[in-house]
This record gives sequence, structure tokens and C-alpha cells, in this order.
Amino acid sequence: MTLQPLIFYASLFVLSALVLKAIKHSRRLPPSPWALPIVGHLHLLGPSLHHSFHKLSTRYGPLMSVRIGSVLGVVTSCPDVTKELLKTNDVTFTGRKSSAAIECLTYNSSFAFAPYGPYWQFMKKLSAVELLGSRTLHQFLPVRTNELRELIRFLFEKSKSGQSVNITDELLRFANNIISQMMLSIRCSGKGGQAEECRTLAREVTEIFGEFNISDIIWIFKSFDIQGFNRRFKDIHRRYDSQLENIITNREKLRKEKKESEEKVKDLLDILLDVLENQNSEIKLTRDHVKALCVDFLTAGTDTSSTSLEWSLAELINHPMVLQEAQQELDQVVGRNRLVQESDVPHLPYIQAIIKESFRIHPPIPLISRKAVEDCKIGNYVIPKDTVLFVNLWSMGRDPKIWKNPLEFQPERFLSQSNSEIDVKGLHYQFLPFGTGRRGCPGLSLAMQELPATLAAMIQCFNFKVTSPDGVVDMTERPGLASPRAQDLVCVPVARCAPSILN
Ligand code: HEM
Repeated sequence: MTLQPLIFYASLFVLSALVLKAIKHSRRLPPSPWALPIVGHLHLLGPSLHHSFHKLSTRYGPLMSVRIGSVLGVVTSCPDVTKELLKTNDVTFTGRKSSAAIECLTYNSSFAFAPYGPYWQFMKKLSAVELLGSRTLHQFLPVRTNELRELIRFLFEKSKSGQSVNITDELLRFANNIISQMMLSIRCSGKGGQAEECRTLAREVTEIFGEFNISDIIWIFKSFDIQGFNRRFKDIHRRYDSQLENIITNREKLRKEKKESEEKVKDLLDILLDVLENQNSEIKLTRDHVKALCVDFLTAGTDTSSTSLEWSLAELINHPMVLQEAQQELDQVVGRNRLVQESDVPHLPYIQAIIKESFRIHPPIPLISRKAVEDCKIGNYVIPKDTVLFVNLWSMGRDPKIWKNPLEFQPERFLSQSNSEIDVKGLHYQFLPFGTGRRGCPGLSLAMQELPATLAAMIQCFNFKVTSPDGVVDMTERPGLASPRAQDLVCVPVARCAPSILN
């Protein structure tokens, strides 16, 4: 027998085995719509994945599978299935799906996208204990307080002359100033300068992370840049890197010359440089790790916080009775002679309920996404290794099986006997605004100190008049990483306290 037929039969055998394996696998996958060759279900997905998944889930049930080009995903918006996936099988879903843009922009050294392993564990501990731990958050209370007072002062000025304010821009500047000062001790006070450039870059990163790159999802396009995506992220990376290098090099110089005052509160960059210089550190950090963490925190800590505040305020403007009730609570607990502060928040249950209700309807991260690091069996289904899991928080928040009148903004629901126990810490699987488990958000405490106090101060001092003819805020969402509002929120602040509240 010559060699050719042997090779032919061997190839046929291997091919059949592979096809059989693929069929067997696909049979055991959760249900899914018919897929097209190469693009899979891409033709069924719109620019907001959570909206498309929501629509498909109503047909394909609590756990469905989707093929986004060459990427296999499973989607759920059911609390019980989520619990089984993220609690019972928590170790399985500790991975994250990366992309060419993420790898480039985070120096392939990100904490947020790191595989579950020693580096991630080290950074998780460092974040919990030092970077975003209670001592650091307490040390930066003056930064948050000053930024809040600046915001309120600015709104008073505008209210004096009856001028409208682009609240979207102001909240973005506010949130970015807080995280930039904590991270790098820089703040943006006007147009231009290093802080302004870093803010612009953080925005560009958030935007590009929220977009689809065909080269990431369809393997035949892997080597092409048909959308000009690679060119864009490489340019952002070059500009961001030059800013970060500048800031870090200056800081290293100051540290060498010991020019920084002894009393200066260490910012997160100082904490990271301490670890970088520590020869005995459990994990040897590199300069890329430090820069990657700056990108991680500046990106994760800006839009999430500002869009949450914006949605909450927009809902209050559209629900004057809820606003009135919140203002009554503030008048009773704080009065109108001093500005509400973070330490008042535990005594403001209605304000806390408003923040939760806003998270429910407008989760800043609408889809939790994880990657399976091994095969996983759920009921009769098998979810293969490397599958991306999407938990659709947006859909869960609008599910009438979970929430009564889900499309209505009713903060009282979080004060009712049945729901009063539900908090944001990731233990209630119907409500996971900060995710859950090992990979839950490390910025939760910072956000939950910043957001209620900021919203409370804004409505303590002002009512907001919308400039649209019908006086109603348009609540349309646009695609984006932190599910932003389609239109900027522009309104005229009308003072309800004297500006002396800031004295
Ligand atoms: C309203 C504010 C915020 C919301 C709603 C939010 C939400 C989330 C969610 C849903 C996740 C995914 C969790 C999971 O997979 O289970 C996450 C991860 C993360 N968040 Fe936040 N976040 C907020 C603010 C912040 C802030 C202020 C920071 C840092 C300064 C931050 C840093 C991170 C990081 C580093 C991760 C990745 C953690 C990991 O993979 O281990 N977030 N966040």
C-alpha cells in the first residue's frame, strides 16, 4: 500500500472525529438561534449587546448560547442560573476575555483583565488592603469633599445668572478629578494641561473598550484592520503612555530627592512605586504593571461613577414626587444650613434607595463578562473552556418575574420588608451592580461613599429645570461601556439653599 491513501484515510478519520466532537459539544450547549457560517449570530446583535441579549433571551430562555463571530458565549439574566455559575462554579468563571485594544492599552499587564492567578491575587489584595482600602479612602475624604464643594459652588454661580449647565460634563469632570487625585495627585481645573489630557485619554479608552473590533471576533479578519481600530488604539496608547511616563518619571525624581513633604498623603502611585521598589515583594511589579493599573483605575473609576449620578439625577427630575421626598429627608436629617456629607449617608435611607433603584434600571456596567477557565456542567449543558459568560444585569433589573412594575422608578421598593435586605455587595443575585465573588468590583466602597453624598448635596442645594420644551428628560441610552445616556443632561440649577451653606 502506498502512503497517499493511508494519509487520506487518516485525515478523514481525524476530521470525522473533530466534526463528531463539535456536534456533540454543540448539542450539549445551551439553546441558541440558528447561526450563520463565520459570523455566527453577529447579524442578530445590535450595538448595545445587553439590549440584543435581552430580546433573544425572551425566546431562548434563562441560559442561551451565542456565537459572536468565532467567540462562543453564554448569556443569562436569571438570578438562580447566575448563582449557579458565579457562586457554585465561581472558580470556573474567574477569567476575563481580553482583546487587542485591551492588551495594547493596558500594556498586557492589566489587573482588571488579568487571568486568575498569582498576579491578579496579589493586586486584588493590594487593592482591598491599600489602594482602595478603608484607610486610603478615609485619607482621601478631603479630596472628595473639596470636589463636591467645587461642584456645588459652580452650580450656585450658574443658578445666580439662570444659566444652563451641562451636568453630564460637570459630573464627568467631578468623578475624574477624584480618581485622578487619588491615583496621581493631578486635577483638571480648566481647559488644557496634563490632567485634562489624561481625562480625554481615559474617555477615549472607555469609548474604544465599548466598541466591537471585527478583527477580535472573526478569525479570518484577525490580521486585517478593516475598521482602522488598531491604528486608533495604538495612537491612544502612544499618547497615554507619554503622559504616564512623564508623571511617573517626575514622581520618581521627587522621591529620590525626597522633595515630597513628609505629611503628604501617599497617592496610589506612591503606594505602587513603594511596591515596585520593594525587593522583597511577593510579586515583582514592573513599570508596565504600574502604568496598567493607572489606566485600569482611571477608566473603571470615571464613567461608571459619573453616569450613575447622571441617571439618578435624570430619574429624580422626571419623578418630582420622589425628588420631593428625598429633599424632605435631607431637610429633616441635615437641614439647609450645612452641606450634607458622607457621614450623613447612613441616616439617609431614602437617598440610598434612590441610588439602588437607579442601579437596578440603569446598571453602569450592564453586562458582567467572565471567561470559563475550564469546562463546566450546568444541568444538562456543558459550557466549554474559554466560553465567555455574559450576565445581563440590565435585563435582570427589568424582569417582571423579579421586580414588581420593573419599568417604574420606585425607590420605595428597596425599603419594603421583602427587599430591604438587598444591598450592592453581590450576595443577592437579582441585583449585582458591582458584580460578585472574587472578581467583584474593588471600587465598590469608594463608589458607595462618593455617589449618595454627591447626589444628596446636589438635590439638597438645587432643583433642576430642564431646558427641553416638555420639561422632561429624555431617558434614551446609547451604546457604550458604562451604558451612557444618549443626550447630555443639560439643565438650569435653581437654588433652594443660600450659597452660605458652603461656609
Ligand atoms: C458606580 C461605580 C462602579 C460600578 C457600578 C462598577 C461595577 C463593576 C462591575 C460590574 C465589575 C465586574 C465585576 C464582576 O466581574 O463580578 C467591576 C470590576 C472592576 N471595577 Fe468597578 N465599578 C464601579 C466603580 C469602580 C471604581 C471607582 C474603581 C476603581 C477605582 C473600579 C475598579 C474596578 C476594577 C479594577 C474591576 C476589575 C476587578 C477584577 O477583575 O478583579 N470600579 N466594576
